[in-house]
Amino acid sequence: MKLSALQKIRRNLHQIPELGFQEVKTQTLLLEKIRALLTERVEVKVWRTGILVRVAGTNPTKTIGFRTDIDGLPIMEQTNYSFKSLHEGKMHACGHDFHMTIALGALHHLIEHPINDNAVFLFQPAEEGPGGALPMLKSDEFLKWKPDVIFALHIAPELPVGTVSSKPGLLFANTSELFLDFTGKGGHAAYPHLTKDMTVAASNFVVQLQQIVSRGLNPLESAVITIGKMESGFVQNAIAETARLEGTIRTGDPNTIEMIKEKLEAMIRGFERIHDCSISIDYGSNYYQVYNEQKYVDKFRDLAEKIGVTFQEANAAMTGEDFGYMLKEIPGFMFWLGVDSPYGLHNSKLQPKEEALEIGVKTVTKIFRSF
Ligand SMILES: CC(=O)N[C@@H](CCC[C@H](N)C(=O)O)C(=O)O
Repeated sequence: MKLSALQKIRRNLHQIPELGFQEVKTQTLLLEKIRALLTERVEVKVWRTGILVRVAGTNPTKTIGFRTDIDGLPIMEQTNYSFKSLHEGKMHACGHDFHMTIALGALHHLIEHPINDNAVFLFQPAEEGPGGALPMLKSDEFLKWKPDVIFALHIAPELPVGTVSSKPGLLFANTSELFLDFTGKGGHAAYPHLTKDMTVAASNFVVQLQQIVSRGLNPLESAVITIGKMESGFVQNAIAETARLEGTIRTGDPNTIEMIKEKLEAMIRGFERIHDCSISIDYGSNYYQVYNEQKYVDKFRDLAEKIGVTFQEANAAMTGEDFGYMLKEIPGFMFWLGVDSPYGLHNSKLQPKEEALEIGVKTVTKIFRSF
């Protein structure tokens, strides 16, 4: 597929970002593109808002899977694109429009130039939340076509176009979402002694939370707790009766996340007593680490060199990816694809360079051919 065709698909997808398990228009558009490619070698299955496509190999000994995520984020786009998001308050700010386009480009290539092995393309919903990989992995549709080896990519804004990056072992962190609701006795702003101020309780909580990592963990273990959203009260002259904190916990080891949760719950019990309030906790969705198998990263490094793409050894990152669940069951790996954007992932101005689409398609098709 030419760059202009890939650009067109990417821009169409970019305009219709949808949140996890609501990817209805995205699914329709993808199905339209996939059905235009159908031959007797190709079978398509729909799973919730996702899609699975299988291309039968010419002389298969195994099935190779490629997974792409398809959901957008609840972020208000602030680019100057002429093809900006048409869905107010939603944006493909994590590059899933790129991931899907590359998958379609590679699918097109493999249909036109079949390989020996079977290829399965997984268009997976809800990577940003609540997590589509785990239920997809358990679905009958997936189990019928279960790959023997699997891989995925993610765009990397900080890497130049023409560069890919990966590493054996830990690539992405273990994650848990975090939602805390504080409830106490509100009242008039002038009578603090008659109330239990949830703005003050939640503010103290945010500050003290940071000490779980800095003082509760071995400094050689890696972990981060981020509160990305805080809400409390209704009006300037009333003491807030409720407050809500929304955040995420990330760790380099699956056991560390459990340890953090225990400390967090102990802290909650203390805060409930000190601030005479109740605090409820919800861990939302949890993702297992992305752990790459050495053998596949080694193969990938050699392959990158052969196809004229620069390979850079990656550092593990505290980003999360539910693809980790697939790698827990099926051998394989994940890699970063350089897209050179001055704004990073989850930024409302993310602007990946579209030349990277062709490099993505070339890299993915070569992986299918050589794994
Ligand atoms: C690659 C990337 O940015 N992934 C997301 C995954 C979200 C996980 C979950 N919603 C959470 O916040 O814990 C990320 O934020 O790393």
